[in-house]
Amino acid sequence: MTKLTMMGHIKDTARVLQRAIDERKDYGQDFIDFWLKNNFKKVIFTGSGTSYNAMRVIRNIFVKLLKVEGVAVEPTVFTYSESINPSSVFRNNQVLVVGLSQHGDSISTCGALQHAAKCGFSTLGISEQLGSAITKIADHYVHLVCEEEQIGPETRGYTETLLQFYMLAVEIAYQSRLIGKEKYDQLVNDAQELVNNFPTVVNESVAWYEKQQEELVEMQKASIAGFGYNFPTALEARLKFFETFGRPTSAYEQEEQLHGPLRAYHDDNFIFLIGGNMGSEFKRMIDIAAYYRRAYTKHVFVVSGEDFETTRRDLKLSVKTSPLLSPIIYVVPFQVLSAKLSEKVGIDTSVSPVTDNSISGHMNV
Ligand SMILES: N[C@@H]1[C@@H](O)[C@H](O)[C@@H](COP(=O)(O)O)O[C@@H]1O
Repeated sequence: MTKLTMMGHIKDTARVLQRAIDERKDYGQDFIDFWLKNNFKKVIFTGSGTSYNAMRVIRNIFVKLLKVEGVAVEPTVFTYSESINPSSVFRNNQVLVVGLSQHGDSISTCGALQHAAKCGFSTLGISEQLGSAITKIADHYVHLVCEEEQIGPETRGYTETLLQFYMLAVEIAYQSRLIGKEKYDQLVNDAQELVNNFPTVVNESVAWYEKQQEELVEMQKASIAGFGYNFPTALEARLKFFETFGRPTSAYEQEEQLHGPLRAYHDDNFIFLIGGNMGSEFKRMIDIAAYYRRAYTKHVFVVSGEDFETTRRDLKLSVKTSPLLSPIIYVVPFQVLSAKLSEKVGIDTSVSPVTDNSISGHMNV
């Protein structure tokens, strides 16, 4: 079997997104039953790298749809520094700790679940790898249907995980009567429409890259800003730029970028702004984009499916989705940039540049 390239994984994503919808009763019913049997009031979401960014998105989905307290935290901070239930508002059995590790062996995430179990909390492990360490540590387990990725930088797995847990949250919301049939149907339809539109998002992202290639390939440092549900998208985009194209990149919540970092920005900075969903933050983004162009650099790129007046550098997607699902589409242009720019300058994203593995974040290196 030929190994998929990074671009190959991105293009293959719609197929596993469809699995997330179609197979939700297979991968999900145990977890749904487990959730319905318990009365969770607080959920801690943890994971490392791409999985941490995924957990931040999923935290937002669960809080919104399931009306629980939710905290996303880095696993090692959780293990060594975090107080899980400081005011004792919750009973131990009302707290669930969720750990996501696509490969199932991140030392940090496995350690966090071991710590959570020792403290007497329920644990849920999520992984693509059956039989991996995390599946043995956690008392409940959800198998990801993203299928094993054949290169290090995760793309298909990230995107699929988001949709898989959206589907689970929708099912739980419906089965626990938090939402009625009409809302349930609408949320499921939103997901199906997103999957149908996904290839368009990939194609338009590729076309955008090709149009800007000459300029983008000169990028030496970048910053990415997002707001609301797409702040985690900015974090994931930053990670992708680092682990592939290898150019220093910062990621900020849009408003936070105005508080300090600008002093280090010059006309060679490339600034990407994610216009996730319409509202006051979106309007603010339009003003901020014009300001950056005026005061700092011409290299300002807005990415959005909403209506706005575009410059030749912007990506105006012809499709959009609900705010809750929007992180699934807005990460795509950055995955595409990471893959295409690397390809262009001769970086093989299937080979890790790290040669000294004497310290690693994974157990199986
Ligand atoms: N470079 C990779 C990241 O891309 C990945 O996100 C992280 C977590 O992996 P996992 O989800 O398997 O725990 O591990 C590595 O550090």
